[in-house]
Amino acid sequence: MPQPLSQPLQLDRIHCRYDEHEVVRDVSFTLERGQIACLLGPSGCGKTTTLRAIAGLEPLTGGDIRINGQRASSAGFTLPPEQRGLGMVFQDHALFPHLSVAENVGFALRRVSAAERQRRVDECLAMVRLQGMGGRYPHELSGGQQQRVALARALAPRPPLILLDEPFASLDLDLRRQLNQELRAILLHEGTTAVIVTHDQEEAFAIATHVGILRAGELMQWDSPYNIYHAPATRFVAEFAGAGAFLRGIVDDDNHVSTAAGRLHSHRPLTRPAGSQVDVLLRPEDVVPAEQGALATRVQHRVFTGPNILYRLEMDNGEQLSCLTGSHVDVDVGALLKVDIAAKHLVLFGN
Ligand SMILES: Nc1ncnc2c1ncn2[C@@H]1O[C@H](COP(=O)(O)OP(=O)(O)OP(=O)(O)O)[C@@H](O)[C@H]1O
Repeated sequence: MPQPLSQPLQLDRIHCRYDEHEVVRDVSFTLERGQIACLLGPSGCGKTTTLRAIAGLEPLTGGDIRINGQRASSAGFTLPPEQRGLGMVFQDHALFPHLSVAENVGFALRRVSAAERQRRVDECLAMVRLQGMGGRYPHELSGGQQQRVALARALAPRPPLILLDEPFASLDLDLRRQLNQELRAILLHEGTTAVIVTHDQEEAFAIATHVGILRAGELMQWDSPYNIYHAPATRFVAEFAGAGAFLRGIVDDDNHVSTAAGRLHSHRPLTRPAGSQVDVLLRPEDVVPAEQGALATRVQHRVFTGPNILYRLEMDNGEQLSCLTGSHVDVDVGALLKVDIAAKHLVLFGN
């Protein structure tokens, strides 16, 4: 049955293998129009293979992929990439060197009139802030400008779905962050649905409406960036999605857990029975330095990042906490630091 057009992409229990190795297992997710997904996970977990399967570059051994409601891949069937109508920006997706910037951007617009093509090329170049550069050739551009042209080229035909594989990975951090923010703004403005592969958790959180965390070919969690960080479904997701520490505890009642850092309160009711032994996830911003803080800790390690300092703290019983402060709270390794625990809701795992 055709799916509604509001779902540009639907993966239903897809599997991919290279020879004997199944590298994507039972992965399902759906994107509505305008949603931006980031696939995130450790090296070799199957991010690029999943993206290539969506592009039609890898066959499926099970499940199916629908694009705009039409079957695009299933076991034994792969609609060729050029018939999927997708935009793609891959790290190694070079521009055509012998074509000007404008010709590159207009490449997929051969079927429209010259006037309309010119209008859309100008519009796309403005979108990626390369107005007036249409006459240049790729070798006359910086790496960041070349990737902007690749993005403009992919967006020019207004594809329903665009796939990006670490599009700015070769650029330095500042430029990458800036381009990622521009990318998000452009995708939201154009209403383009996107799937982006990245290694970088901060990058994923900053761009995505939805994040998929993969581990060894399996999708561990598909959720908003907020929930991936604050309501991780598994310990793996909790650890992969950001810094933090786990404290041993015992559930007291629906809203309290006793730990060596005190009796912690959760605004959201806890789902485990009283008496359960648990590990409580505390993110670095849940641990707040205070002169009259209830908990005395000792600084074990500190990382200065400019605006912030990330501390690793040790409690009297040897358990550790992470603590993120503004860089004005500047304490040496070995010094005492008093803190309060300010977690609003508690995330618990069985231990
Ligand atoms: N062409 C291939 N032939 C055989 N095995 C492959 C091939 N391409 C990838 N693999 C293997 O499939 C698994 C998934 O690879 P994939 O490139 O999808 O991972 P990834 O999550 O994108 O990794 P990275 O973040 O390092 O790019 C890895 O174990 C990889 O070694």
